[in-house]
Amino acid sequence: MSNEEKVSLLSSSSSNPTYMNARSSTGFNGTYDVEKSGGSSQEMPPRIRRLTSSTGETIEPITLSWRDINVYADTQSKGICSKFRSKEKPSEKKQILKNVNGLVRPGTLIAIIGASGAGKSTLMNVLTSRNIGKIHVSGVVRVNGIVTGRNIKNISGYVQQDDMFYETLTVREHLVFRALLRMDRRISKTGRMQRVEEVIEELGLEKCVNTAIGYPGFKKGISGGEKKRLSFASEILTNPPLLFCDEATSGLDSFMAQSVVQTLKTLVMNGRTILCTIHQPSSEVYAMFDQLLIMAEGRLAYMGPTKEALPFFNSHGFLCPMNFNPADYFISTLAIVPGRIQECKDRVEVICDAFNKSDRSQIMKADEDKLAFGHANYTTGPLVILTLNIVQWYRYGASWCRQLGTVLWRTWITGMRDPMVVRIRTIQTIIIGVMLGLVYLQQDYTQEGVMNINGALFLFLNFMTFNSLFATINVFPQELPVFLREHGSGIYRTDIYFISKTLCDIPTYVLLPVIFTSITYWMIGLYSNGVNFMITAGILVLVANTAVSLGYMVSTLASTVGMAMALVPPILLPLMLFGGFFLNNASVPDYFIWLEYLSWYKYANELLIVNQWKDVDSIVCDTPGGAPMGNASLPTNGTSGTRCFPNGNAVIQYMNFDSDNIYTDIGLICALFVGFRSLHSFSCW
Ligand SMILES: Nc1ncnc2c1ncn2[C@@H]1O[C@H](COP(=O)(O)OP(=O)(O)OP(=O)(O)O)[C@@H](O)[C@H]1O
Repeated sequence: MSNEEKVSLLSSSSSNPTYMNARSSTGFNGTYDVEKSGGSSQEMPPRIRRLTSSTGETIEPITLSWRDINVYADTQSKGICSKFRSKEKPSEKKQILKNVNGLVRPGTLIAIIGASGAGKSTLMNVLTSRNIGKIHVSGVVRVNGIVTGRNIKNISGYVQQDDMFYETLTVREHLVFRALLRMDRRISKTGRMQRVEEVIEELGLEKCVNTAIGYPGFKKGISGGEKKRLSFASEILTNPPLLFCDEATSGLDSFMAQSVVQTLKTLVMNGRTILCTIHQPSSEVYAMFDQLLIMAEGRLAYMGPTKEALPFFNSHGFLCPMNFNPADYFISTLAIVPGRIQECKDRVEVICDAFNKSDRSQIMKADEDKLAFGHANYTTGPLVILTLNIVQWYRYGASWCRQLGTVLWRTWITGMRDPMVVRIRTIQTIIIGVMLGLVYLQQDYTQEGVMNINGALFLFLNFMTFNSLFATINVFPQELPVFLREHGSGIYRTDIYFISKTLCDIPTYVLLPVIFTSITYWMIGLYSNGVNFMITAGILVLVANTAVSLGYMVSTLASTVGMAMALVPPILLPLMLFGGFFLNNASVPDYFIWLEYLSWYKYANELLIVNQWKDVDSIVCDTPGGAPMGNASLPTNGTSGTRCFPNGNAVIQYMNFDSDNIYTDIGLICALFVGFRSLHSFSCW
């Protein structure tokens, strides 16, 4: 971003009425009532009783509290041997969070700071109920006094540290996609589009609204700050009253960081509750936070108004030097320095114990008890959502059909925006087709021709398989993180993603086999009949799509492209071997028969051979002095006495194929196509 852009952004953030007046903010341009909270000596922002969004939804502001959060992690990695090992030596548990309490009122922007390894991300994960699969958590998280579990996802947004987008989409397209899938089902399409425009304005994204998001180093797109604001925009489309941000300013320069926090400040003014982990905030950014939560060694070192943090540290003998950034001071005071570990740990103990005993901590706990007492009978479940009067009843914001339509739209346009890949693959198919056509140019129906044609048909299968499989093998490791995040956020179902991918792949994997067959079929001089040509093209389409399915399955099983590549040869080789070309079907050992059934090579080879030879009435026997391929089972040619294929049926029989199997073969290839796709979908579930 240029300096002028930065300046204009800053000035827009101060001159834009959105930034200045919460009432005029587009997200909540209805009404809200404000009353001063009372009954507690905790310094609190104005408590907002009720918010009405422009879409007419009533949203109750959120007070988030958590009590006695303890988190443990196994220090031993779990492996195959862990069961045996654990009998001798029970797995040790490392305590990551120790009795952490907290309470955040609506309309508060709170920064979570601390040295590296202090437990900030772990606390965030516990509060958001995300990524907690491998840790043991005890304690309760409450929303407006009600114990909540995974339901917190339905009422909160989570802006994660690393932004993940489809880089070819524009800012507006990305937001439209999210609006169509995430917003409440009862909101009309017009309402959703209106909300998109509101959010664009609210987050100052007007300037880049039609710019592709891009990917650093590959495709130039919007700036880092704009990307971060786009992440916020994606999350606030649904007007969540609670927003979590992990490392909101990481990777941004101080100007951009300030601009992003200013944006958060605006959102808070609208009554939201925002928790934000932050690394090394500048003094200006630090001062913008209403409250501060300082973590140290998994404990709470301070939680309260930002401006009272320094006096608290001062009162316990920790004086921040003049002109020192307070955040830097807190972090360095609470950091564990190698070589002075015990001394640092003792200091952390002193500060954390002092805060635990402080009036502020006691009042916070009392406030939390008061809130919890009012809802003592409520536990986690849909009730939480009902009580909060937040209208998200469904696991997914959109119906199955809307999910399919929207994901299909995005998959299609992202594919179309990358025409280079399609172009290269088409040119590659034409070149290989012409090369094969020239190598096998105009084969005659002779004994040599039989061998050449059968070889060419098997090469067709190989080319279709390799071309399709390697084109898809890298797709999933690349898309997996975005898919997991979007699916995890309840944007769309797993099957929707795969159906969309399958449907969008169809044109490519129909067109390429048809182009390939159109070139090679006539150049080689295969059985000269339009119907047989179309059958060959159809078989290759089936093979290409089955290989794509296997490619997707392998790419799902592998976590990296390299691993996927390494898995392909051992999977493909047996399938190829039992295809009936390298090894006669009658020679397959009994213990490998099952592999033969998994080989689309076998079915497709049988189909291609039968299609090619079944109507060939005579093959010239021109091999002097012996049987072609040395096979004594072939009939003898009357005139020369040599053993030859007299007609196409002899070729079919010689290869142990059967023309009665064609429907079974087609059915089995289709079954493999569906089977691989299903396994692929299940492995992602
Ligand atoms: N699943 C886990 N298994 C073992 N240890 C873990 C696990 N998760 C976190 N930890 C440990 O807990 C401590 C706190 O980790 P956490 O990621 O919460 O720190 P953080 O404050 O976010 O650090 P940073 O600022 O560097 O991201 C670290 O020592 C980390 O190694």
